Amino acid sequence: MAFEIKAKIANFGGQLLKLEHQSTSTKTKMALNLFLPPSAISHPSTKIPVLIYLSGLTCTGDNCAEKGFLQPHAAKHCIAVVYPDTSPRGAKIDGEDDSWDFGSGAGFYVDATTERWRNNYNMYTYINEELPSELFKQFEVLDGGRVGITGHSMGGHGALTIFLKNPGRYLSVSAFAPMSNPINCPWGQKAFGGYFGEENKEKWAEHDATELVKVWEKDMTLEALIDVGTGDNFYKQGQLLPENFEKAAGDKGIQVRYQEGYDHSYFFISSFAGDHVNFHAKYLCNQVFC
Ligand SMILES: N[C@@H](CCC(=O)N[C@@H](CSC=O)C(=O)NCC(=O)O)C(=O)O
Repeated sequence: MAFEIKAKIANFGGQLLKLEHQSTSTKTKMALNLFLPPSAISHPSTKIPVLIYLSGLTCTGDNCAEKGFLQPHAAKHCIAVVYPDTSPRGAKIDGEDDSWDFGSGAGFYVDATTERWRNNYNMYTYINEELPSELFKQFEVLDGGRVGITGHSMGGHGALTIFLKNPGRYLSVSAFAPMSNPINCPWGQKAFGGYFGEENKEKWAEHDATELVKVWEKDMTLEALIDVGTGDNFYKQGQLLPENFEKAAGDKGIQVRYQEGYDHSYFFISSFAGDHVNFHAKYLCNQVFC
């Protein structure tokens, strides 16, 4: 359904819109942020590309909008940035608020199949279908044909899997410290066991970036920028497993950079935000307009 604009905040010469709408995928109200670069305000009839940023565990659309610092770079390239929430909220499901790594704040960008979660936990359909379709309908300045996707940690898993499952739909993909092989890490095993069932391993593999990259069509380029901090405790604990993804990708064009001493926080994300937005701009921006 249509978005209600709750606030318009001046930001890097453009505006950060705080939006809310009723979702048919999650059957809950969903909040998000949309950054419109200066050109969207001064030239509203010139369409601009869109970068979707998927956040990690415990986040809302606010974390990255407030401290990821993608906006100054997006403003420079005339790119809009969408910051969705990470799960439905207040779905009244027994146990939804019991853990920080499952349920509220941890939708994992999948459509759940288990009885308890499947009515509301449809974040894959929400991010991949409903949200863009509603945004492009209401905000005509957004170019639905030029969309890139990125994310952090659980959101990095979301960005990689959504890109890999929809060849050609997204023009670019990158990730900050992505959970790269969820079927083999504790966070992913807990989430997929809950959302798909312990026995449904085929479904698990359908949402695992390392499994998906193995079957990526060899004749399609797969350029992706991935950054991981060597001081990241979740990396050290084996929650991210970027090496597995890199190995499975072989020579398909993935660029994984190991950043010395960086942790998992938004200090890491903001340090490399410019590189990621510049990377997406190569695929999204038509220099005639920007
Ligand atoms: N509450 C947890 C830490 C949770 C955490 O670090 N979340 C990360 C994403 S982790 C992977 O998806 C995050 O982005 N947090 C928000 C922030 O603003 O930093 C704990 O206590 O360990």
